[in-house]
Amino acid sequence: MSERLTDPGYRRLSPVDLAAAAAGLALRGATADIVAAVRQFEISTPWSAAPLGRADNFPRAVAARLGQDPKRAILEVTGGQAPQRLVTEAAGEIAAGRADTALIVGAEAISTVAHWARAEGRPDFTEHAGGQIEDRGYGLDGLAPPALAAHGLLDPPGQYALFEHARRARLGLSHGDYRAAMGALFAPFTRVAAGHPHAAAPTIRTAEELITETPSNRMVADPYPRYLVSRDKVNQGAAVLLASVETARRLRVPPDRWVYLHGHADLRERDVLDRPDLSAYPAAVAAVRHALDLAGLDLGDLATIDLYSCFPIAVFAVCDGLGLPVTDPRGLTVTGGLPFFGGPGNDYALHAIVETVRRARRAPGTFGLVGANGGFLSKYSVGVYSTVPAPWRANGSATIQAGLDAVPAGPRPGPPGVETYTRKPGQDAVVVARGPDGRRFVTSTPEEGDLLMARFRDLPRPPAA
Ligand SMILES: CC(=O)SCCNC(=O)CCNC(=O)[C@H](O)C(C)(C)COP(=O)(O)OP(=O)(O)OC[C@H]1O[C@@H](n2cnc3c(N)ncnc32)[C@H](O)[C@@H]1OP(=O)(O)O
Repeated sequence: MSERLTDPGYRRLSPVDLAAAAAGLALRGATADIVAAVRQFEISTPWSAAPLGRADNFPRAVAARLGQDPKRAILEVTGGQAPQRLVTEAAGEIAAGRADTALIVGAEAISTVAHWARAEGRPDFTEHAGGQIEDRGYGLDGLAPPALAAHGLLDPPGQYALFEHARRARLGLSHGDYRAAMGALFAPFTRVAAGHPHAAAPTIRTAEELITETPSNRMVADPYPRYLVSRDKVNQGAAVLLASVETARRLRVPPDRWVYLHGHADLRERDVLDRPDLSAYPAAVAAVRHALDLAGLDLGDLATIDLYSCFPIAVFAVCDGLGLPVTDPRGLTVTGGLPFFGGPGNDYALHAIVETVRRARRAPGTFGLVGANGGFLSKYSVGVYSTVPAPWRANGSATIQAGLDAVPAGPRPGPPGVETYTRKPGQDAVVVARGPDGRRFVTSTPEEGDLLMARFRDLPRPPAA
């Protein structure tokens, strides 16, 4: 479900409206034992605000619209991994016989809220549903490093920009060549978005257009102009219904609509400043590998792939680790990705799952993979979907996580110098550097990008702390 401000018949739908509309289509009269919801951005941090008001119990508010009173209502922690994590958890609950059906829902109306926040005659989205809720909290532990906070760099564009320049340094690319690579990665995404009925920005753009600064493609955080950044001004909702085979049969869901979860994994990366390599995402790579192993597949067996794409590095880092060419002819998105389809808060991957399921139904017997990223390349959840029947198999994420956590924290040993940096317009650059003692530190400098670049190549000493 989606609506744009410019749509004829625009209705100012709230997140509950959007989620309920999507959930109604998924349920088609079925009853959900569990309703598990993805958290809206407006309740994702202690400092978030909901200027139009909000539901006090989002999953139950959605259920109530559909005349349902589920046994369990869940509100998941913050993060873009949430949709896939919830699908995997719910599938396990059903396999264990603790539920017959589970509905996963999510929606954002960030565009509508931003538009009406200070306008006359604004709608009131306050809603009292009450009742039981398993609110899992923000789940933000480790996501706000004080050293970055001290330099005002807690926002996603700023932190992802650091990862991007770290990758540029690793590859030894000039600013221009790296920008060109980001444009080349995302230009095909714009073509997919242009063909998706729910895309927020369905405009085909060339690589050159994506990276050329213009008034509408203004610099957000070097190296990102706006077109390379997740687009949060969207109104989008999605829902996924899970059921056991017996229940699907009882509900008379036609068997050609049954799609099974073949592989899955949920892994977590170290806190940002403890990572050996700021350009890499080993937890995501391990999650994709493990989900494929569980499904008994190789990358080459997949018909569709959707890698979370809030910023280019989220795709690059997974492709780098897997050895998957970014030019893979299957494409790396089924929706158009977060800057073009839209980045509805924590909810994007639910849309990717819906589209993957649709494509699996259209091509029975094929397999599709969804990779869902949360935080600052912090949490990755993967699902592999197909119409081919598969038994439930628990994953081995805990064992793999222990292996990832055993890698020593902190930067790889190396000479002192700049590891990465970013700069927001009109501000000093924020620099992450390795000191003479091998420790990582964060500092700010008014120096220009070219001078910082020189530090990548010739690193006489770190900038003054
Ligand atoms: C794990 C993760 O997912 S991390 C990612 C988390 N997500 C984020 O951090 C979101 C990052 N993105 C953003 O913060 C914002 O998109 C920004 C800052 C990059 C740009 O936002 P803005 O400054 O509002 O951009 P701008 O005003 O240019 O508007 C962008 C587009 O939205 C439209 N728009 C702006 N305001 C509104 C509004 N209230 N309602 C509807 N559309 C709007 C504009 O018309 C423009 O559309 P166009 O592309 O067709 O020209």
